[in-house]
Amino acid sequence: MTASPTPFAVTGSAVRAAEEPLLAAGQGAALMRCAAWGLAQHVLRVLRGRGPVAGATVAALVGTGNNGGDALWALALLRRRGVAAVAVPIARDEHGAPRWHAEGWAALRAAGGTAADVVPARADVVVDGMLGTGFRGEFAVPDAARGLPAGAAVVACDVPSGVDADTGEVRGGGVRAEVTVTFGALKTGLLLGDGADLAGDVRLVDIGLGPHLPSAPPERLRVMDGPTAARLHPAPAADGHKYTRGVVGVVAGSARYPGAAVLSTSGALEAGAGMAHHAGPATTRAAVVTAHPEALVSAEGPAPERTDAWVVGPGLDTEDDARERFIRVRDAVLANPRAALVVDASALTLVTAEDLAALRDAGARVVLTPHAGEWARLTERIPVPGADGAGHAPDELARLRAWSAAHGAAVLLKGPRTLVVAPDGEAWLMGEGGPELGVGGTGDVLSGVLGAVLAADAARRARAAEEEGATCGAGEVEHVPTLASLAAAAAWLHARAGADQARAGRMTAGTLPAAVGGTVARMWWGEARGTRAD
Ligand SMILES: NC(=O)C1=CN([C@@H]2O[C@H](COP(=O)(O)OP(=O)(O)OC[C@H]3O[C@@H](n4cnc5c(N)ncnc54)[C@H](OP(=O)(O)O)[C@@H]3O)[C@@H](O)[C@H]2O)[C@@H](O)CC1
Ligand SMILES: Nc1ncnc2c1ncn2[C@@H]1O[C@H](COP(=O)(O)OP(=O)(O)O)[C@@H](O)[C@H]1O
Repeated sequence: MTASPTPFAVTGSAVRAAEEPLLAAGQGAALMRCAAWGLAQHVLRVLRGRGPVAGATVAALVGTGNNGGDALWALALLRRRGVAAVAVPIARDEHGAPRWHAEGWAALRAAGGTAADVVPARADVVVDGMLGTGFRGEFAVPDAARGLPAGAAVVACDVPSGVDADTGEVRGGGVRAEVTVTFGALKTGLLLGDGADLAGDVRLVDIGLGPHLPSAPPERLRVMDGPTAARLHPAPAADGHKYTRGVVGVVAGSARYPGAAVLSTSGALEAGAGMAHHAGPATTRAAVVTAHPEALVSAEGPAPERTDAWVVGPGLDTEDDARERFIRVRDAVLANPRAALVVDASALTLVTAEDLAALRDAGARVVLTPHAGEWARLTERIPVPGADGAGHAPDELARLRAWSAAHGAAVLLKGPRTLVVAPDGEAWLMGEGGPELGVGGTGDVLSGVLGAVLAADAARRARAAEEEGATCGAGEVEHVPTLASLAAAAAWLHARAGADQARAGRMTAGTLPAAVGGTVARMWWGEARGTRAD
């Protein structure tokens, strides 16, 4: 089986660095033609979706650099397909002549294109070729780019103007595109923050930069998808049993929040854990066994040496004995650092920098799973190194990486675009799922799913260590299952399950674990055996 490569994004700066050897070898013009050809193909696709291509009008807002050059060359190609091609310069010299890519304009003029001061009202498509990876500072949207024809589709060349291709920040104004055609590699700035909101559908055009792109963090942001998640959470081996599939300890819930214990334990069981053992007070133990007769329950939880992953935090009542419960889990992991640890919800207010340091020193694999509010509170207590006190540098990925590196724990920042970072800078984006997940309790389910995915990995590692020569105990794991990748895979399964159950007309966190079961079963055994969420 050939594995499809995991998608990834790199910073705009990394793409510029990748271009350098090719530019030095005199291939700049060829790269630009390649980019322009790809841009023209995508504009043609948009035009075909609207009607006949011949006779349509495409206008481009053209900046002074190579981004504008791409747009001019693309207009020239479109002109040859019978399109009326109009270039609108956004900068002029002191004599009033447009400041733009001279060869690109010569090619467009030779093809019969024209220049204009404003975008014609009849334009079907407006290409944003003002600024690409060369954008720095703030962008003051020029008059020519304001009040674009309402019916025109905006197609951004490489990056919507005003978006920082490294971080997704928009300082000043930014262009909102329906489609962004980006060259050489996905840019991180198109997947994060405001950049992701402005970019619309992102289409990648290969211009042959592959061998020159960075292969490691910090420039690379990997994007979790189904095939990658399936490789990271493979079907159990034929001879697998409950211990090889992983034991999850779930320390969650309280008399005040009993449901959280059920949701988290359910998430672990439905994601395929060999066993889930809930530790909590009598109320939550009763609730968990009622929902799941197969779950083990006790006041203390499973024996540390038999546990592959711990989940601590959902629904702990912080006024109760929550810190003691947290400490018991911390100490169990310190006693057996082979077990992974998920720190969620209330535990995010209980964990200290000293706890994290002890866990890091023991070599434990720890993932914290805050949503945006919990992340803000966590970083008030345990600050991001180098943060300026205001604490809110807009480059969230950089802050996450700095925090994770300083404290030796991975962070999974939940939200519409979930980000996972590890202490070595490895970073994943998980963009699956949508607002159907934005209901109370879905995060509790995720904590259990994550526990199960990490437990399965820990159990495979333990088995591989026992069976000399084996690389893993189950399935074919082609990707190195790093902590961050496993966490992103768990988030993907959870989000896909949310989408699956929404399609089936179910909306609550209570039904989400069953949908997780259906999603995982389909992934492992195909449609025939995985029909539960349908
Ligand atoms: N390299 C290659 O061969 C290939 C590159 N490719 C393409 O080139 C693009 C990168 O091109 P680039 O380096 O020319 O930068 P680009 O984005 O056009 O902007 C530079 C201009 O913008 C200006 N400017 C900057 N900030 C500004 C601001 N805040 N507000 C206003 N203006 C501002 C700045 O003006 P200055 O301030 O320097 O006078 C400068 O003139 C890349 O995204 C891709 O599309 C592909 O064709 C593949 C081959
Ligand atoms: N608009 C959204 N799009 C995609 N995912 C979302 C959205 N809103 C919330 N989520 C997801 O829903 C879950 C909510 O988790 P959390 O806030 O911890 O819930 P709770 O504490 O109620 O269990 C997270 O996995 C988050 O990524």
